[in-house]
Amino acid sequence: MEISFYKYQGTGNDFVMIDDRAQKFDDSDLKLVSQLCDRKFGVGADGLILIRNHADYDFEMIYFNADGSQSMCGNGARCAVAFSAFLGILEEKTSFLAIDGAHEAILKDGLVQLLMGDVAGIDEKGADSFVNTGSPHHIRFVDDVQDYPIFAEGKKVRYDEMYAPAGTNVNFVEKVSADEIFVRTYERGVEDETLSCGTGVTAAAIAFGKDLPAATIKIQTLGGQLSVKFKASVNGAFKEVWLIGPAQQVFAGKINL
Ligand SMILES: N[C@@H](CCC[C@H](N)C(=O)O)C(=O)O
Repeated sequence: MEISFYKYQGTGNDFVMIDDRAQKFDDSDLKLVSQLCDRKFGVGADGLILIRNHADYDFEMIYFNADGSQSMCGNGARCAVAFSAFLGILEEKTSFLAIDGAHEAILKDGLVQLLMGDVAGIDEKGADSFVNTGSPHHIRFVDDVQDYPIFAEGKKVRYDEMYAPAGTNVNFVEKVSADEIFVRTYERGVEDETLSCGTGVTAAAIAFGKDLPAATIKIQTLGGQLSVKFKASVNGAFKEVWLIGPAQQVFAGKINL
């Protein structure tokens, strides 16, 4: 069997993209997902995304982490929007379905603006905090994020019993200025630091700007620049949360199985 695929990246978070509108990909074959994401034995990626038809939306995004587990992926969703535009499914605006519900997106000036789900609130975890942005995110503010032991500390929190059994993603955040942060993320399902995490930077921006009347936060990641906009919280909850950044096609190929 031969499968055509495309490789996309959004600020260095990279994905195998498959146009599965004909629904030929066996989405229960998690071994195949992790083999395709393997950087030595497969294409290599942080995750794999299937684009499928949906009766009520422009498309449905089925997202898998590199290990075959599933959750919401912000950077993956931005790449899925760019890929769906490339496939001719949409032009400038879209609404699509993901594992956490419906999303809207706008393609403008080479950037994908993605409307995230509403965020219920921020939970205090000692000196740290926890925010669910469609995927679970532990947030820790640190002084020198460039030199912080992301892998070791991230793994410790990811497997901490307070998050068992599902685990969490872990974000380390440094304040750069009044409206800018630097974020590095240990991702569950990849089990390593990725160059950027969309749901992670969204969670970090909310934790950083939670007391502002309305915020646009600039975010530096190892893979590039993102921004997050949101309205002031009402009763601790955040609505109209937008994740904005680039999404690019890197190459196309065929997989022989
Ligand atoms: N890279 C993603 C997050 C993917 C899901 C995460 N690893 C999890 O399992 O919760 C993003 O850009 O949001």
